[in-house]
Amino acid sequence: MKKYKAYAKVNIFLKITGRRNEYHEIVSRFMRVNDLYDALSFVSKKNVQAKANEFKIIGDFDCTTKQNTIYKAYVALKEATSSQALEKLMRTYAIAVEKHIPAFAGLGGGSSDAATYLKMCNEVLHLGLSLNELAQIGLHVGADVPFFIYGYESANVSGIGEVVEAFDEELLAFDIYTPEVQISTPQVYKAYRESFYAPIDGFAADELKKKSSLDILNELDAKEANDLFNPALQEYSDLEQHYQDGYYFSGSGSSFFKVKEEK
Ligand SMILES: C[C@](O)(CO)[C@H](O)COP(=O)(O)OP(=O)(O)OC[C@H]1O[C@@H](n2ccc(N)nc2=O)[C@H](O)[C@@H]1O
Ligand SMILES: Nc1ncnc2c1ncn2[C@@H]1O[C@H](COP(=O)(O)OP(=O)(O)OP(=O)(O)O)[C@@H](O)[C@H]1O
Repeated sequence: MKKYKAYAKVNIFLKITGRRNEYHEIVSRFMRVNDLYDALSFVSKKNVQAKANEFKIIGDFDCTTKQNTIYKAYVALKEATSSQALEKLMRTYAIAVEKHIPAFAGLGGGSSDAATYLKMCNEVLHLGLSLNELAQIGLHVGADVPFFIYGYESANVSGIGEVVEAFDEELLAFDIYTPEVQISTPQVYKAYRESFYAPIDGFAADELKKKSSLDILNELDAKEANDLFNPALQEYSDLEQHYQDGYYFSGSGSSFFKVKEEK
C-alpha cells in the first residue's frame, strides 16, 4: 500500500496580533522539516487484529483512538461530506502510522497526521474536495492543520491558522532538540494572555511577513522571534536548562531548532 508522508514543521517566528474568542490571532512563518515525518498508509483489516466496525489506528500513540487527531479528522470529514464510502473505507481498512515526530513538541505532529489522513481519503475516495475545503474541515481538528493541507515548504500563516500564504524561499535544514517536557498548548497561550499580552500591530506583522526565514533568524533572538517562549518558560521551569544559545523555540514548545551548519 502507498505510504504518505506527514511532515513536521517549525515556527521560524510566531507573533500574536490579537484575540478571537478562546483563541489568539497569530502571524507566523511555518517551515516544513523535510527530514522528519510520520508515514501513513491504509492496511486491510484482514491483515491486522481489528473488528469490522472499529475505527482502527495502528501505531505508537499515548492517547486513545477518540483523542487521536486522525480519528477527529475522520469525524470532521464524515460530518462535512456524509460520505458512505468513507465509512465503508474505514470498516475495511485500518490506518497505520509509523510515528517519528515526537508528541508535545511544537512540531505539529498530530496536526500533520490529521491533514495527511484527510488528503489520503480525498484521493482514494475521489471526493473531489479542494485544498481550501479540506483546510476548512481540518481547522476543526487543529489550528495547524490548514498549513499541512496546503503542503507548502514555507508559508506565512495568520488568523488562528486558517490563512496560509505560500512564501517563496529556499527550504532550510534544521537541527532539532526536543526536551522531555510535556507542554500543553492551551496552558502556554493562557499564560501569554494573562502575563505577557502585547500584540504587535499590522505594520510590524507585514514587515515580518516580507523577510526571508534566514534574515529573521539572523535579526531576532529566540524570545523576540516567538511570543510563546517567555510564557512557556514561566509555566515550565525545567525548560530553561534545555535552552542553548543560538537555538529557537518552535510553536508552544518544547522543541528548539537551529539551521543546520554546512559540513
Ligand atoms: C502553537 C501552534 O502550534 C503554532 O503553530 C498553534 O498556534 C497551535 O496549534 P494547535 O496545537 O493545532 O492548536 P489547537 O489544537 O487548535 O488549539 C489548542 C488550544 O490552544 C489555544 N490556541 C491555539 C491556537 C491559537 N491560534 N490560539 C490559541 O489560543 C486555544 O486555547 C486552543 O484551545
Ligand atoms: N496523531 C497524533 N499524533 C501524535 N499525538 C497525538 C495524535 N493525536 C492526538 N495526539 C495527542 O495530542 C497531544 C500532543 O500532540 P501533538 O503531537 O500534536 O503535539 P504538539 O506539540 O501539541 O503539536 P503542536 O505543534 O500542534 O503544538 C498528545 O496528548 C498526544 O497523545
